[in-house]
Amino acid sequence: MEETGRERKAAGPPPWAPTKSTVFRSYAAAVVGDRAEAPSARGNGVAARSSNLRAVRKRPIVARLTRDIVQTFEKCNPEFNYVDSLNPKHFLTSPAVPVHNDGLDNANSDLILYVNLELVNKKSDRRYIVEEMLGQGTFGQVAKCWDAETNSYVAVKVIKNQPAFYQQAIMEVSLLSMLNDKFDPDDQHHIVRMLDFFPWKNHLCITFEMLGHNLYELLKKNNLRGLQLQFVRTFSRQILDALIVMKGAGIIHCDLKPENILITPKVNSAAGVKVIDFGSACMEGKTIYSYIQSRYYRSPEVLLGYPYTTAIDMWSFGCIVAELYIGLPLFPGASEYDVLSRMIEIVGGQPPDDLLREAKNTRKFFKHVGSIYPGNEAHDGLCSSYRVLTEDEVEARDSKKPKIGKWYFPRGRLDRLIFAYPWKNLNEETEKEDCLALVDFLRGLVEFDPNKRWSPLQASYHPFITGEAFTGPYEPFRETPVIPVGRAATVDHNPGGGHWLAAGLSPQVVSWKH
Ligand SMILES: Nc1ncnc2c1ncn2[C@@H]1O[C@H](COP(=O)(O)OP(=O)(O)OP(=O)(O)O)[C@@H](O)[C@H]1O
Repeated sequence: MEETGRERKAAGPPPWAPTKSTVFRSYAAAVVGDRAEAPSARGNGVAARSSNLRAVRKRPIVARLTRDIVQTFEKCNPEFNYVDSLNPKHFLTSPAVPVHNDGLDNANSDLILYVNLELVNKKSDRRYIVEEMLGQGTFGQVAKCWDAETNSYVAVKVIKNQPAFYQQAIMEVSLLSMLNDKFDPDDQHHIVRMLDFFPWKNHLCITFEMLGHNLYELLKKNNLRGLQLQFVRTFSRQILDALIVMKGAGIIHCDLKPENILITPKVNSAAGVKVIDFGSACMEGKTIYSYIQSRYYRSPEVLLGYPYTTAIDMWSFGCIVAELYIGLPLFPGASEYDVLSRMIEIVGGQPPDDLLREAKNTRKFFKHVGSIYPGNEAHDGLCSSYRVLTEDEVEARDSKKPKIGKWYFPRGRLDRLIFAYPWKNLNEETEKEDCLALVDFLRGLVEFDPNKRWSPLQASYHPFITGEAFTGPYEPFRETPVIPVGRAATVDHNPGGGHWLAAGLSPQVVSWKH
């Protein structure tokens, strides 16, 4: 996985130019005066859905106007010979220079995608017609495709043609099928649906339901000013719902970030999100990689090289919730040292000594000083034997300055940040109470000690999520160790019920203590 957070996102799709089929279709669209069918600045409307002019299947008027158009041209001019493959290709992949795989792949082992390319599941003969690029990531490319069988759009992830990526993608397929089929068969828990997977020209292709923009794009649209609290609450509740199911299944997502949470098409005009990208996910207790999570969302235990659990997703989740509210990443460190320094400054305290004692990378960031350092004193009253290295100490050791990024908001603690953030005008008492609840909620998520960090189920009963009045610091019930079970699990006690219980799925056996 690359070192950067945002920086690894793909550039947008290349400019469009009309294909031969586009010209035909747009002509038809112009004739019927249907703007929806005409080419847009970004794409060529319905035209790109088919690679074959003989297969017109959309709106009846357009269908009638263009039906048999090729045959009509052939009748008019016996020399007219329409061949799909002669259409100029409109490449979506960048670079589009053929290098590997008999000229099908570029230098990065990405399949060179172009508009109207067909990706075919040979077993079922199901065809997906490429229309536009949705994203280029670490594992490959995601293209918006027309599913000729169901007459609907889908998102197809075309994995790079390299064994390591193939192996990891197989993991994504297996974990997501387990989550979809066993733990969320009725699609109620905000996890993307996988629809199909198949090999194509030495690339594994995975088909997903088509979703909307990701949360980072949503924040950008809002000029990075953050969302209204009601949306922060709704989205947080839904992501938590997904995390409860994942924890119940024993799955660690390992790359939770705003880019991997997508807006769902509106159902009954309600806003919704789903978690995507299980390409870095693994089973709890079977963790292989130590270099995981995108840097801004990386948990302290991963930074420090300590064994990790599903609690790392809760750290990332805390970072996402804060970002949704303030509009900017909470810990946008330019290096791991910068991220850790920001955590210490914003959250207060530092990782507990027993974690620092056992973690592999402690010496990268801390100096052992004996039991004198105030460390967590302000936080939990305990002194620490470890002090975080100063920038000068890191520079002296590494012979280069650690990379330190800009601060985009006033330096200080989390509560100050949430209350003093310039875009928000907190005038109503209820809003202030909501903010108090939000600060308290975040406190349990960006908790340095993974054993004290709230589980998704514990967090789901916080007043910020339930909407109950916030009366003081939340004390979560004590949770028994997770027993991964499927749909038929039981719950000892349900204090008021929760959205996930209402949905009929309780992936954990819990006991309660108030
Ligand atoms: N089901 C979907 N519907 C719509 N867009 C999608 C869908 N799945 C993925 N995308 C888009 O493609 C982008 C990349 O997808 P994904 O994160 O699964 O790929 P990746 O190669 O693992 O990327 P990364 O390296 O950023 O983790 C997403 O941020 C999103 O914008």
